[in-house]
This record gives sequence, structure tokens and C-alpha cells, in this order.
Amino acid sequence: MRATGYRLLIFTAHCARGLGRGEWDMATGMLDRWLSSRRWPVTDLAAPPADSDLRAVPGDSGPPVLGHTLSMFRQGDFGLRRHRELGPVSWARAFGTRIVAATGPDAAQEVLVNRDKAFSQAGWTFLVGPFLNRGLLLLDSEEHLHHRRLMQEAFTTSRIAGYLDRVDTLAKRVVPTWEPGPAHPALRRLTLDVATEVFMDAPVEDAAALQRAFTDTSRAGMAVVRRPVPGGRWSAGLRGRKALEDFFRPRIAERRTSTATDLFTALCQARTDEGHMFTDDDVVNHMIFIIMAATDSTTTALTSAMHQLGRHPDWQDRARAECLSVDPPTVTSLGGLTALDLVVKESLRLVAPLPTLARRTVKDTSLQGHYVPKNTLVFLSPGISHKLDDYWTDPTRFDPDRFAEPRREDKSHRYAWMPFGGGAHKCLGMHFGMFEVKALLHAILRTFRWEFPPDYELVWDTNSIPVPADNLPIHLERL
Ligand code: HEM
Repeated sequence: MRATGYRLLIFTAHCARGLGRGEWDMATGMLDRWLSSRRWPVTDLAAPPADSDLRAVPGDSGPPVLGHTLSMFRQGDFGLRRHRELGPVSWARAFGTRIVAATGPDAAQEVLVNRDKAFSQAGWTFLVGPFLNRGLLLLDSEEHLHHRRLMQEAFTTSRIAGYLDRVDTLAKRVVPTWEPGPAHPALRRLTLDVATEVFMDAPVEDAAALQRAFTDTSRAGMAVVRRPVPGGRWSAGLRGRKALEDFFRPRIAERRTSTATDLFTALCQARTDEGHMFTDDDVVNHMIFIIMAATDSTTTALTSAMHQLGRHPDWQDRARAECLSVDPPTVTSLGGLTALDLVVKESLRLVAPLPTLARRTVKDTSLQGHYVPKNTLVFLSPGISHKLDDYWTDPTRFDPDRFAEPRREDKSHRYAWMPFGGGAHKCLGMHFGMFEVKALLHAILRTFRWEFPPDYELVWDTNSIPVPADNLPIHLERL
């Protein structure tokens, strides 16, 4: 069996280029069946110290050469299956290293609360390479706290109100120009427009080049060949990052005294009570990170919500009726749109935009009674916590009312619903992100109606940030 599987892997890799679509689907289907059915001998990650009562982390290396890399890429239920079979703390070999999965709300809480400071943000460097260098998420401890406090100045209620006003103006200009077609690229374009107009206040003529630079920079972290080979994703990412740096740096001095209401200006002017401000380097690094953090995540949230609203016309009608009763969408008026709020929360539960949060241990530590040695990569999975039937009734079903009183299933555990993470690094853009998604849906629901054929099934490509494999083709009917 082992030899068969190995041959299948080699065959798939060698033949990929020469196969037609049907043959490719057949080969990958065989591969997927084999990956799901095959089990590997379970061994210990490392022996716990003799004087401790800790247990070893159970897990396995998976198939030869690639380990579980392909399963992680190709199988949406891989993590959930391991959680059921091996428990909330297990290890697997993938991407050339051993990774500990901390799954379920208890394990997530222990890592994110990080009581003895054993889990560092260096885990993210493994995933995003040099592209998000010194972004807020990559900082640890006191330095992180200091930068986070300063950055909070860009997310006060009055700042958010200003951004939201600009998001609404943009949505009202762009959404009515949409034609029937794939929804995902249109949504991505919309959130990129938010990035250039609302976050950066960039000149219109620079928008296309900047948006290309964001895309190249954010994709580079997932490059298979992680070297600057000409024509490769890594090189494109380095060029993209440089283009973004070249945009931000020369404008900082002018933005420090500007009266503009964009996020870039807010970061340039952020100041603590003691008078500390971000340096020019900090502003550049934080802006590049924020744009990456904000764009793909909100695109996935919007795509998931549009998909669910198209499958559930009753919820679409309820959400639209609310949106038609309120204009413009503001921090206060959006707060009253209950059905829209429930739909967005449920869409974030079913498809967590950040499927993996990464940490690395900086010392030997314990996790749910297991021994985890120093320098171990640890992955958390909000999407797994969102699918456990200990916390959610019929977890695969779209059921927004689960977030309403009296059910409030999200209160079953502090970390049962965690699309925005938790602890010291909990998403700083959470409130604005929710408002942005709702303001954009507000414009879409007031302009269009849509539904999917009953037999339509969306397949999410979960290689990194979830995207619909078919771009979510959608027939928009103008109201
Ligand atoms: C639906 C949209 C969003 C989702 C699901 C989301 C999710 C997350 C998650 C899970 C984290 C924590 C990662 C970790 O602990 O490893 C995070 C961090 C962060 N997010 Fe978001 N995010 C969203 C939108 C935004 C927006 C719109 C912004 C800014 C405009 C933003 C800015 C940030 C920042 C600055 C951090 C780093 C916080 C820190 O390290 O202290 N996010 N986000």
C-alpha cells in the first residue's frame, strides 16, 4: 500500500503537465481517496521530561517525501479528521517540518492567552516569509504592545466612522456598475479599491499598479519555490513589496500634517499620551501588513456571505428589507441591522477567512497536558473550532439564528467562534472589518437580487485564504 501511494504521488507530479482536464481530475481524485483512507503509524513528537507528568504529542509523518503537505492543501476536512482521531493536540510532518496542531477552543485559548509567553509570532514568518516584515502581527511581547497601542489610534470610533463614510461612497459608485459574472473577482476588486481609496487615499492613476503589487506580495508567501527565481512568485512578491514601500515612504512627511481621513494619514499622525509616534519604517511596514490583513479576509467574508444569501433567499429578503430601511450605513445605523449581522457571523463561522494562525514555541512548554519542545511550529485552526458539534448544533448547516438570543451558541465557549483570533493579537480591525463587510453588502443588497441553481455546489480552494474554486459565478438581477 505504501509503495502504491508513493508511486501515485510521483505519477501525479510527473504527469501533471501532460494530462488533459479529465485525466487530471481522475488522477487527483484517486490521490485524494488514497490520502483520506491511508493511516500512518502514530509516534511521539518528543519524549516528555522524565520528572514531568506531561504526555507526548501523538502524530505521524504521513507519506514519504511530502508528508501531509498535500492533505493540508487538498483536503478541507484533514484537520477536523485529525482532531477526531488524535485529539486537540497532535503533530504532522508537512512543508518539510513537524507542525503541532492545536485544535478546538480549549487548545486555542491556551495558545492565544499565552500565559507563560512560550508561543511567539515567529510562526507567521514561516507562512508569510519576508513579505510582511515587522507588521503588527509579527511583533512579540512589549514591542507588540507598544505598537498596538499606537495603532489603536487609527481605529477609534471617529476614525472608523470616517473610513465607513468613504467605503459607502465607493460602494455606491462601483456596485451599480457590476454585470452578471463571477462574484469573487468583483468582490476582490472592491476590497482592493477600499485599500487604495480608503486606507491609502492613493491617486486614481496609481491604483492599478498598487493593486497588482498587493496581489503579488500577498501571493508570494504561499510560493512553493521559496527563492527569488526569475518569473517566480517569490520574485514577484519582492518586487511588489518594493513598489509598496516606494509608494508609502516619500508621502509620509506630507501625511504627518495632512487633514485627510484615510488610514495611512491616521497611522502617520498616531501619537501616545507620552508623545511617541511611529517612525517612517514603522508606518511603511504597518501599512503593508494592514492592507494584506484587510483585503483577502474581507473578500472571503463577502464571498461566503453572498454565497449563503444566494442559497437562502429567505435570509436574503430579510437582510435586504433591513438595508432598504437604512441609508447611509453608519456605525450607528449598521448596528440596528440584526439579520445582516447574524448572516455575516454565520458566514464567518462556516468559512473562517484566516484558516490557520501560526505560532512558534520559544521554550519547552505544555499544551493541554502535552509536552511541546522549544522551536516547534504550532498551527491553530479557527475553522475546526467552528465545526465541532460539542459547541454547535448541526455545524455544517447555515443557521444564522444560532447567534441570536436565546440560543447564542457562540457563547458556548469563549473561543468557539474565533474568526478574528483572540488574546493579545486579536484582530485590531475586527470592528472596522465587520462594518466594511456590512456596508458593502448593504450596497449590494440594495442594488441586486441573486440565487444559485438548487444543484450548485461551491468548492472552496483552501490552499491559503479560502477562495471559491470556480470564482462563484453569479446571476445578478437588478432590483
Ligand atoms: C473579516 C475580516 C477579517 C478577519 C476574519 C480577520 C482576522 C484576523 C485574525 C484571525 C487575526 C489574528 C491572527 C493571529 O492571531 O495569528 C487578525 C489580526 C489582525 N488584523 Fe484582522 N481580520 C479581518 C479584517 C481586518 C481589517 C479590515 C483590518 C484593518 C483594516 C485588520 C487588521 C488586523 C491587524 C492589524 C491584525 C494584527 C493584530 C495584532 O497582531 O495585534 N483585519 N485578523
